[in-house]
Amino acid sequence: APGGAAQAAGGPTDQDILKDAETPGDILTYGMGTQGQRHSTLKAVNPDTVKKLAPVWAFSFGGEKQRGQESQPIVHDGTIYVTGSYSRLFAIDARTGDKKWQYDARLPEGIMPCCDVVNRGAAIRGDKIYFGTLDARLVALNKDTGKVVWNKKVADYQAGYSMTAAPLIVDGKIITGNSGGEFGVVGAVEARDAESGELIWSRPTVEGNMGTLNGKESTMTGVKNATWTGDLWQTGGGATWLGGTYDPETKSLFFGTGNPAPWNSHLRPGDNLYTSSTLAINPDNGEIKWHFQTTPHDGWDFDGVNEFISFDLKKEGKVIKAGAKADRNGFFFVIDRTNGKLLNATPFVTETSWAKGFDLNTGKPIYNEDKRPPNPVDGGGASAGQGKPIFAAPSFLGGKNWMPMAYSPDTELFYVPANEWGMDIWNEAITYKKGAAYLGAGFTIKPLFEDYIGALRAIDPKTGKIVWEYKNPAPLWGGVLTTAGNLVFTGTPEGYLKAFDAKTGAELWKFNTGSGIVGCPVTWEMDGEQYVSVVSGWGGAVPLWGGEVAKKVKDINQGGMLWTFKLPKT
Ligand SMILES: O=C(O)c1cc(C(=O)O)c2c(n1)C(=O)C(=O)c1cc(C(=O)O)[nH]c1-2
Repeated sequence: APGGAAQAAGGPTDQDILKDAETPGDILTYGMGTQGQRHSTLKAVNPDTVKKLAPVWAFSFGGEKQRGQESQPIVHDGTIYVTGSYSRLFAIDARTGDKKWQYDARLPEGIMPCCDVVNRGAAIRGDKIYFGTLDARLVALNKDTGKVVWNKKVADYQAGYSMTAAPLIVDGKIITGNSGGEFGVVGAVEARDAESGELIWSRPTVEGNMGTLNGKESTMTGVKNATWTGDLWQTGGGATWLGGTYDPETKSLFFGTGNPAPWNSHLRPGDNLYTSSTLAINPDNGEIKWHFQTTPHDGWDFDGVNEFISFDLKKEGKVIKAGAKADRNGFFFVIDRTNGKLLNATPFVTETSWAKGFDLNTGKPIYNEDKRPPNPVDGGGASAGQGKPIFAAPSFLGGKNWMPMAYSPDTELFYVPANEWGMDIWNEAITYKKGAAYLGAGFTIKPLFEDYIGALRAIDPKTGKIVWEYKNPAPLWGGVLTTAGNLVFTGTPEGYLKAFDAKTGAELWKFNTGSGIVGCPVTWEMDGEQYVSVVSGWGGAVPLWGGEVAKKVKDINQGGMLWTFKLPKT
């Protein structure tokens, strides 16, 4: 591996990881391929056969504390590796559902995840399996025994740092994002040697902070004070809490960055680079190649971490190396992934009150300035020190939150799990205090419609048009999978794993898993048969922060099960 760790022993190699999307016998990466398309070439389960899809086994995570299960399973050589709430990792026999081993991180009392005690998945290379923990550590375990190989502190959990994202492995480096944007941390992307865990480079996401390479200062991120005033860059947020994708064709890592801190935008004039953006990063040295800011001077917690999926955009007889992102701010972006130029931005939810659209020449939003939550110094709030509340849509939980969309190169459509909601939001004064919430805002989320909040939407990236949609009563909070068998799978808080016709959106199959699904379904092949797995276990941000929506989902029971399905043998 060029400049990377020693060759992987006794397990997936760097080359296997890069080819993950083409090898349906295993799932080695979060995103089912480093580009993150979540597309499988398998076809045995298809619109003709899916009605017979049936469970073969289910595995319980156990424990007294269940909470949100947002994990995507990793599958290698007859073993499934899946993470659970409270920083747990399970190795399970893929044929029988028997437990091989379990690792429970010993978490300190003071962890501060903002939005439930979730984890989104592990990474595998060689004889090791890796995951990030809620006390901001990165752990490498022997994949066969579950024994700790190394366990590194990434950041200070007492300052509000945590880790919920799945790591990404590229050329012997394990690359991670961080969480903590609601506590005024500084977002970062970091690369470590996958064998030793030693830090190779670090790239802070907030302008003015210094990067490192091989133990020395490398370059500053941006230009100090260009888009931030005073010392605010030291507590500016921009957490990379969803991790990233990697495109081998342009040799770029793509990481989204979260909201600037605090939420009250009047306290931090300027664009606040590089928060609420997508960054293209050189995996060798951590240098930023380009950035695209989806919400400059974010005042709504629109964040910007949403996954950036590389794909070939076939338009007017040309093939453009593009990438797409369905942003929390309600716009679906198509960007030239070689240079960061905006190609198209179209709304994928019914209301985007904050902006009329995007200027394709400048790449900037056209704001509706009266829809920015007002400055509290002008008064007008319910009590002294509060700003005037306004109604804005989408809500801060977004037109889409963390749950990843999927892209099918067969239908050339993206499948986006969207939500229709708005919020009353107002600003307040706030000063930074280590380890305390740093928002300066108050809010109540409200549904926009009586009959549904969630909407799975098939979007044509050539036009931004919605080709079909499926409406769901509760907000959608699980990832999406698509297959060459012309299917789209996703789960619902009501507990169903559902399959849809990828071309028409017709609902073809559903199965109730007993708790809400907020995980990412996967499919793979073993012994000549196609399997589908998904984690079930309600939780995440909606029951904690959902305002009036939380009432609608309060009767959903928690859980923690890995379900596995296949077609019966004929
Ligand atoms: O700024 C951050 O560091 C950060 C981290 C996380 C997280 O790590 O899960 C979430 C958010 N922000 C966030 O804004 C958000 O809406 C959210 C939802 C969820 C979830 O798992 O349901 N996590 C997070």
